[in-house]
Amino acid sequence: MVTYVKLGSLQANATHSEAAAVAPAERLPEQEAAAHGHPSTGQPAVEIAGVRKSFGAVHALRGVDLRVMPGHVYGVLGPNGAGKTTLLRIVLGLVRPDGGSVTVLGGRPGHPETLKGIGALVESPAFVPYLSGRTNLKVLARARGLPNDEVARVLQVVDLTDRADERFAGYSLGMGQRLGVAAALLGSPGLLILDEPTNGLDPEGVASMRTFIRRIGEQGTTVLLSSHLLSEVQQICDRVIVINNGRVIADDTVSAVRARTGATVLKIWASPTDEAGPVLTEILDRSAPVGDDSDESMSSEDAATGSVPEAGAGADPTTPRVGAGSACPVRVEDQDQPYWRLETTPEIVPELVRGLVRAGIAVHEIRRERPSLEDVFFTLTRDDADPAPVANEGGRR
Ligand SMILES: Nc1ncnc2c1ncn2[C@@H]1O[C@H](COP(=O)(O)OP(=O)(O)OP(=O)(O)O)[C@@H](O)[C@H]1O
Repeated sequence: MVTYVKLGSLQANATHSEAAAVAPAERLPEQEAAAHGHPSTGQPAVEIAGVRKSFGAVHALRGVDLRVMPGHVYGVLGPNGAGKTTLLRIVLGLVRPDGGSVTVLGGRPGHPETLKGIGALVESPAFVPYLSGRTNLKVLARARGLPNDEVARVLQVVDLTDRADERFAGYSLGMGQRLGVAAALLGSPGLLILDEPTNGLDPEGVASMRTFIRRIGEQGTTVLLSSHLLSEVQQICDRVIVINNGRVIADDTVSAVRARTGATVLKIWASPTDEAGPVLTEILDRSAPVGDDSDESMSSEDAATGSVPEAGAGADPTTPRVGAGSACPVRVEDQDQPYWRLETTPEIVPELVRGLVRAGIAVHEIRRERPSLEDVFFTLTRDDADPAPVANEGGRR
């Protein structure tokens, strides 16, 4: 897993520098603007161009281009080993890229001035166990010349005021994570980096984290949040960056990414339920993979009859395929009645209904839904082939 880096240690680095004593409140207007990613000018909070990073034979990042725009909450997604943490560590200045350029809040990553504008929580926070949450934060705030009011403010943001005077040793995992985010928020950073902030939290902890990360985003802070919980990202973030095999394969609004495959999720209630599955599979296998909603390969006659063009008939090879044949129906045990769930394109619905009816299966209900971020994530990462046969695992720190 990722190496733990805490805001306190990052800013402790900053306090050893010549400019360290400059607290955010004392920043010049231009420094203040830089710390917030120039929201007025629309300048990116983070700008990355052609960044590469290898660890021995492992290509962690293979040429990443990215513009993180201020005031958005970004979800950074990717399978294990995709390069998410390496990217975040490069932004924090903890890892030096082999090539390419990185600008963070208008400055160099890792530079003390740049770090003043960043709050970060990477893995579990470390605090002094026998001190209260409040005192832990006061120690950090004092080291940075911040007033005590600032401690009260961040405790409120993370809903920890009521428990702030208890010893950190008695905190639950969720409270500890919240205190970690509170520490990262000291000094109102323009950029907040959270690596797996909901890791290990129970549903209540996750929900609470979701509420205040949204709140932080609404207050104008740019947030970069990596998570394996795609449903959480869908609810918290307004933009998403998908990394796979060390490259960015999607960087867009959550809704645009969800629409990206042009796929539809179908839920089909039919009886006998068990017999419907093989029939659906057979129709999907027979059918050609089709493109998105704008697929022009369907003639008006096809559309009228609901038939799907033969394989390769006018299909655009660049269109991400959620192939009819590539999405197997999955039986879902619903409370009332089990149903079949599959991911395909809308054009195939009439063909599926006809096939089921022909096989003597009664179709009770079909629901069409937009694919979730999770559905799209699996499609994107599945369809994105590894560009080079280089081992992308092992040799971890
Ligand atoms: N310090 C290191 N030494 C050797 N290999 C490393 C090091 N850091 C990362 N890697 C490798 O680089 C690749 C990308 O790792 P990274 O931690 O960035 O992925 P990730 O997307 O954050 O994965 P996860 O979700 O599992 O944390 C992996 O193959 C990993 O083993």
